[in-house]
Amino acid sequence: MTAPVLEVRNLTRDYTSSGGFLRPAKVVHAVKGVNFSLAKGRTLAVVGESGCGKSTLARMITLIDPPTAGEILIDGKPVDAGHVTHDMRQKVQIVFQNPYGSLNPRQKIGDVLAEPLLLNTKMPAAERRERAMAMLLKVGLGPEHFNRYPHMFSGGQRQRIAIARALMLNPSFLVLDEPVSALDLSVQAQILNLLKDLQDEFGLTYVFISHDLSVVRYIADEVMVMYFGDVVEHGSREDVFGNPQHSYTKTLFAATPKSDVESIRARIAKKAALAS
Ligand SMILES: Nc1ncnc2c1ncn2[C@@H]1O[C@H](COP(=O)(O)OP(=O)(O)OP(=O)(O)O)[C@@H](O)[C@H]1O
Repeated sequence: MTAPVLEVRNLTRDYTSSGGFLRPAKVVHAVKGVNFSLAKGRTLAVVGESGCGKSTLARMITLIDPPTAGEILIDGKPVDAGHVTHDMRQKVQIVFQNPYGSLNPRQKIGDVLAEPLLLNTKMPAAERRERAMAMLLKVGLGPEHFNRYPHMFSGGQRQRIAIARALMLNPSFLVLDEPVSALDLSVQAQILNLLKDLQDEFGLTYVFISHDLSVVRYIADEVMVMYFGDVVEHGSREDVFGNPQHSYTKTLFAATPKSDVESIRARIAKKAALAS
């Protein structure tokens, strides 16, 4: 049996604020003993209100922040949090809500895409260029975009560039941290559609962090609901949406009226169909 692409065991992260005069140090239990495993080609959505620990979880599984306790296994191999190897780091990529901040304004998009290959492989320049161009086309941009600068693109196009760059080194999985939250609904649909197409073509594995239930319902295979650092529910999309068990999940869903979810979902699906 193949190992899950990503497995976390008892993953925990505490933050300690330094105290002050008459103010004791305070510990925030941001993520409390989370367990899950994710098979290749699947999408796990992590949902919950602001402050529930989604970003902290994302930072741990992208190996940006070490856990306070617990274990992360990528492709069946345990990560040594105190000594994350270069190879291990390459296996995980993250796409943020607003990719503009991470794009060098003076770097042409072709170079943005080729850079991971330049930094991490001994590939000749001509091949790097060829791969960058191929990826540009895969994410729905054209050859004419290769020599343009980041400011010349729309928000949706920049998100395509961020996805393309994240895929240049064939990562084991992608963490998508609110990747469509800053986009218009029609553009959201195009990006979600693109993510689905890339997943089908390359067997990609996604951890999709979102507070938007309509988006989650559209993209996820599995849904994990977090509440104050705990996972209170984890199951298939059908089970979690169709028959939520935990009172918090029910409250969360009730806060977004079903008719809204359905109508937003229908609009996303329609736009996605038009965009394809
Ligand atoms: N660097 C930090 N130092 C101290 N506390 C932190 C730090 N980062 C996060 N926290 C706390 O940990 C808890 C979880 O925060 P986190 O950002 O992971 O939640 P979130 O669900 O991603 O929220 P949001 O959607 O608003 O980003 C919160 O109580 C937050 O205040």
